Amino acid sequence: MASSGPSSPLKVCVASCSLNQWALDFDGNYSRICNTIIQAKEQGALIRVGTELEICGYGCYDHFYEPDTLQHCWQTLARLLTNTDLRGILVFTGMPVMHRGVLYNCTIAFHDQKIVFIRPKRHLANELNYREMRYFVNWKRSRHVEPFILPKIINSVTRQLKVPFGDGVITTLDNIDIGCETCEELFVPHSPHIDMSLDDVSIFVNMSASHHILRKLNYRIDLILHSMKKVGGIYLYSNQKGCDGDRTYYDGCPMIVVNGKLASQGTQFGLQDTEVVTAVVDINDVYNYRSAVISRSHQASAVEHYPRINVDLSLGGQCELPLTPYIEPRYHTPEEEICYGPASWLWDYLRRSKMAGFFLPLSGGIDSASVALIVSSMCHMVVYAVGEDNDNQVLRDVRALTRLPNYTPTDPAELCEKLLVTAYMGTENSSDETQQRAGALSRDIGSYHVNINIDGIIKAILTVFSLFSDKKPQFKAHGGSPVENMALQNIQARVRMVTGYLFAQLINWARGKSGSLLVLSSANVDEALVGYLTKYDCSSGDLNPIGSICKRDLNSFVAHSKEVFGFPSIDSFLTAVPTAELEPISEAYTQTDEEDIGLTYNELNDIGKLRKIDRCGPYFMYKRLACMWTMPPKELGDKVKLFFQKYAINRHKACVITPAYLCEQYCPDDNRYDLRPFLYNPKWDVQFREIDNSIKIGVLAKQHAAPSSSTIDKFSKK
Ligand SMILES: Nc1ncnc2c1ncn2[C@@H]1O[C@H](COP(=O)(O)OP(=O)(O)OC[C@H]2O[C@@H]([n+]3cccc(C(=O)O)c3)[C@H](O)[C@@H]2O)[C@@H](O)[C@H]1O
Ligand SMILES: Nc1ncnc2c1ncn2[C@@H]1O[C@H](COP(=O)(O)OP(=O)(O)OP(=O)(O)O)[C@@H](O)[C@H]1O
Ligand SMILES: NC(=O)CC[C@H](N)C(=O)O
Repeated sequence: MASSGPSSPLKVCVASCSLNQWALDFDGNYSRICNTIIQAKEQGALIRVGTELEICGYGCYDHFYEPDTLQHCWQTLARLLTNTDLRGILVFTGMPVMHRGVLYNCTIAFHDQKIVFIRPKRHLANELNYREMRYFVNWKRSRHVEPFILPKIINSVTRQLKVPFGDGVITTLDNIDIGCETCEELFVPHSPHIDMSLDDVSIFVNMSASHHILRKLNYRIDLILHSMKKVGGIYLYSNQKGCDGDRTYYDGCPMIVVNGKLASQGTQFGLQDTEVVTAVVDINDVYNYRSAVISRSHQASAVEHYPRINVDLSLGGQCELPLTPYIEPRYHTPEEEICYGPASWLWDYLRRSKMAGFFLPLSGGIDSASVALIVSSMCHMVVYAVGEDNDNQVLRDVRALTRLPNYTPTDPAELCEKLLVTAYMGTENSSDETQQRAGALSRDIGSYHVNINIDGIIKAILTVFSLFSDKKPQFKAHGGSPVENMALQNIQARVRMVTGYLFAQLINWARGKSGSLLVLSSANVDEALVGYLTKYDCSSGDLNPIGSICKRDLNSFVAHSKEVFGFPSIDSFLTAVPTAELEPISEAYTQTDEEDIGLTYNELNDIGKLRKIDRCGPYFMYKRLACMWTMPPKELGDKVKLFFQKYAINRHKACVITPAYLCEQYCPDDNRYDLRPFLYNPKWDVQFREIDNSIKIGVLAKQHAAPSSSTIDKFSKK
């Protein structure tokens, strides 16, 4: 805004969006972009902000190297520029652009079938699941704009030979300045909006691809509100939505913020492909807000200016709509996030994979119960989307998946029966309690449930072994050695996996239906970290919705589900002790997870966070835990050592871990987020020696610090 002083309201309607883009789905991405632009126009908006790299989809990964990707992006952009329905609004879209042989992650602004400006991202995202520096270079020339020679395909559509490219801002006919930043640039300490705000930019657009992590939305909203509170301005935040063909779920929630107050907020989860939020804002509010802070004006008077790029558009003075009132931000609790995030991800994955539903081995324990509840939540969301939201796309998808062209889902349990098969696979070591719990839960949620006894298969495999050896392995309880005991457990666990895949492929055929099922697995993050699972057993599947969620959060989620869904069987899961049921149960012995591991799930949760988020190796883990846990130093040292030994021995399991929904920063998935060696020396000689030294020093210091009996006597006498 070229601010010359206070004046009457300068109203404008602006729009930000979420789009369920899919890597390389150029046609689908194109139509979702068009939908949002048209929706924004219908709501009276003059600016529409899309999501990061929305033309090709954010998650193209190594496809960004391919010339095909760039070519199809230009072709799609050309389609957008030729579409006359998209005239009359300033559109911000995103795609990779090669400039002078270097690839940039760019925001492209177009208006009335002409490209206005291309702005390369200046600060790239490169941590956890983000790898932008692998493909893109960040634009390094601050406040520098240069000509970009357009490819022929655009040239022939827009009749433009070149357009401005670089670090500039757009100025409208009525002197309102618009600046861009892209996703990560909001998160860095020196965000571009800070300098732009001092140079009189009043509207900021942020095109994002930001994925769901439990409790992250609170941080994102805080960041936007506080940033705009500090600098003043109108912030249009757009974010991708959906699974994008990967393990992450981009959690939408587009927002419009004015001077630190929220004017509009979209939904974080849900099944709709596009969402547009609009707000009518007063640009003069920004001027008034800023000019009230004289120290800011002093800084602004010294600032170096950004190059301005003109757009043939006036923003102010045409809007008849009332100003949008401010609202309070809405957040989900972590339990709700587990209920809706993985469910939305599963739906996206299922409809895109075109499989006929899910198969879940249901053990009667809390982990597989959580997965069953997440699928049930998905069914509730589908029924809601079809019934309440009249979402035709969801209806088309559900009809295609169920292979029932006239079906309209109205009952989540009935839908669950069509999309989810659960199976209890018992052995002689299984208990009635777990079998009954599994059955009761399946009845509550409505899944098609089967009870399978796998003892015969296990016996047959052991018979094959006995053909080569006259030795017969025994459980520990029957006098067997540790290796026999473990082998007998692992064979049960592995047979479940093979049986599960057989049923996933054939059960619909047996029921007179068509299509095969995706196999869901349900190992939680704590088990994965310490390797407390049999490699290639039922913890392996096609997808794991809870693979980055800890036991503690899963317990709260299951308790929360009881309130939301009211399933009576849930109580019995909450009080059950986690057990693998792979060893014979006797009066004297019942196998439990925590005893097997030697660490409690709560302890594993602390350890997991320290290892990954706080980047602790054994010694620093010990030092940090000494401040967190109250236990004797020796016991603490032993726990840390036990964890690192198990972790080192079992790390190879993280390389083949089932693709899991990523919603925790401490996820140990070796494939994408937690890149580590998988052949360790589990003795950790130097590291453990350092812990031992620390224990010794701690004990000595305690001895020195502890008052001697004579000192105590002296004081007590006083
Ligand atoms: N460095 C290395 N690199 C690559 N692969 C390596 C390896 N070291 C062993 N291996 C392979 O891994 C195998 C050992 O792993 P694995 O077969 O899984 O067997 P293992 O880890 O020895 O035993 C399974 C563990 O999971 C526990 N469990 C089982 C079932 C259910 C549950 C539960 O969650 O309730 C827990 C069980 O109590 C035990 O602690 C070796 O036989 C070898 O094939
Ligand atoms: N009796 C069973 N019937 C069906 N599936 C089973 C059975 N036992 C185990 N599984 C499957 O194998 C997975 C791993 O088994 P494990 O004994 O490690 O369970 P867990 O990780 O403790 O999970 P849960 O809390 O669901 O029992 C389970 O999550 C479940 O999907
Ligand atoms: N695409 C991005 O730049 C995302 C980065 C950012 N740290 C986020 O998680 O939201």
